[in-house]
Amino acid sequence: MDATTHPPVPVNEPNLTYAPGSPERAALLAEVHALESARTELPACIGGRQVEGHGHKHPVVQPHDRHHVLGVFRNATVDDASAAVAAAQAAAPGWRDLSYDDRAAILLRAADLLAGPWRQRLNAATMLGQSKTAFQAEIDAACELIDFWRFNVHFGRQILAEQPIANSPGIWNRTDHRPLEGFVYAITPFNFTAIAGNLPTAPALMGNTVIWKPSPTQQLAASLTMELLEEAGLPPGVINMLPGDGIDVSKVALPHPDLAGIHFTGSTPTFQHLWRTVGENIASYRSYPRIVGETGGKDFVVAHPSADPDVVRVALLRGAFEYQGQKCSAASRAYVARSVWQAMGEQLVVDVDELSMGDPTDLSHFLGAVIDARAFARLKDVIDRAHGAPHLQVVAGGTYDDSDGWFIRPTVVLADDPTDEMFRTEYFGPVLVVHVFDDGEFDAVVEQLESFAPYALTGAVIARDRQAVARATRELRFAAGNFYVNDKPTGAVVGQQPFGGGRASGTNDKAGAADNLRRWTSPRSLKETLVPPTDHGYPHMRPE
Ligand SMILES: NC(=O)c1ccc[n+]([C@@H]2O[C@H](COP(=O)([O-])OP(=O)(O)OC[C@H]3O[C@@H](n4cnc5c(N)ncnc54)[C@H](O)[C@@H]3O)[C@@H](O)[C@H]2O)c1
Ligand SMILES: N[C@@H](CCC=O)C(=O)O
Repeated sequence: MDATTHPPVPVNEPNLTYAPGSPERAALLAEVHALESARTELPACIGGRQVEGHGHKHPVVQPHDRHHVLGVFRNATVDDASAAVAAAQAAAPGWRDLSYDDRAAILLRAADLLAGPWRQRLNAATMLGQSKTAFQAEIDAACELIDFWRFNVHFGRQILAEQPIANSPGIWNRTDHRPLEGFVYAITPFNFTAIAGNLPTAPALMGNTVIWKPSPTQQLAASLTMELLEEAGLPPGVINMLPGDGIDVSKVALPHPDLAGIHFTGSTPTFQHLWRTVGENIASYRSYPRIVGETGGKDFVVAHPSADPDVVRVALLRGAFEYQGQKCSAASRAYVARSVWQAMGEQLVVDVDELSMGDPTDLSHFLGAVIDARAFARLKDVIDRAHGAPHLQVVAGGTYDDSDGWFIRPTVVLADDPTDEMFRTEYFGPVLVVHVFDDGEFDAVVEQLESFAPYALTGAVIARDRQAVARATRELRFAAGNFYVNDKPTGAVVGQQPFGGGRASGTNDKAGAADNLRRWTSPRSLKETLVPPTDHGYPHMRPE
């Protein structure tokens, strides 16, 4: 209940450009060379100790150079998970008793370390391990994670400052924003180093201790993030990191009586599995676990006849193909008015086919490889089906090659039928399906796309006609948790466009916002009576 101080006002971390000749470019490439030539051990971190773990060994490779091993971890076992839960339980009293400011100072220091000496190390790890270009790594591993840590400190403090607005005479009311009773289980995806860093630290800031299970394919950057947090002063046992597939960790964590919450980002099926398992164990918990999950999307762009064709073209190029379409927010279905398509479709196809793809540490490329063999196989099947289906027309890309890395050419598919499965299934890769509609059909198209896919994560309308913008904004109100006007549907910025979606896309608890941090607190109402009554009677009982 300490909310009297004023931490620094957060400001979004500016993106560095990595232009030729810039000092950041030289520093980044030096880190890339250092990391790619070191074969790193990636241990678990339990109770502040580096633990090799007991499970089978698993290599972390470069997706664009799949035979190049960056590091090795051991899959966490049931014993590792039990030790991590015990460490989290042991650290909990000391951590929750530390003042909010003391906890916040650790994250502010982590943010400053990342903005300074750690920046290029984490960017380089994200480029090598997750196949991000310099710009995509910078907006993720550096800027977004710095923003999460700085803005969360601000939002957490706002929550502590929320106090009752009324006190009857002689009464003092207060709210004690307690952490949850038990540990939080944070499970993170491969695609954003920032999300991986945010999911364990947000509950920790609010006084909880955490078991963190990163994605196997993001383990290099995850291990460095853990190291950075320790350098910032995170005490042992507050966050316990367990590498691997999470199967054994879940065997221990999910039915545990002290499971107080799950902080998840990843696919919809994984989230539904976690939720179902909690449901099956519901009678065994000390408290009802908080379940927070941000999951998949089938994100749309709808272009009205009044749209600027160049705006549509660039929004699709960037929105669909940056980071190989592996953003949950990526445009994967587009609905374009015929007159607009006639003005920009041909150029879009030329531009897509010219996008340069390769090893992202060669900074001339626009995109790298998809994350692993599983993603490659899934996307290959999607492209093969599109080639074989008479009602689909592959107009750009449509090829793949995994001889060196898992490369999928950015692909555009035209579909007359907007009820094809391509408009509702998340493929999570550089595949965009486009439906071209007659200019007079805008309203009908908006109505059809509103609920054709089960997701509701991001979407965009592109139009110069204000009536069309207003109509789409109103009619698509529940179709996206992040809605963009005359922009691509990716690239939400912490503190500016709080991120998350509804329907099958998650619980919409908005990462990097007060909404999210509130889920990691359990408020206690305190009433103090200053001069308590000493007589049980009421005035109406007195004799007349
Ligand atoms: N909405 C968002 O904010 C957001 C952000 C990023 C990614 N995503 C979504 O994430 C997905 C891509 O990420 P992914 O491929 O890493 O997702 P995924 O569901 O395959 O994996 C996510 C995490 O869950 C772990 N996991 C899987 N089964 C588990 C189990 N039984 N117990 C414990 N952990 C388990 C994985 O190892 C990984 O760490 C896409 O669907 C994308 O849309 C959503
Ligand atoms: N917040 C990111 C997407 C995160 C999911 O992968 C964006 O807005 O593009």
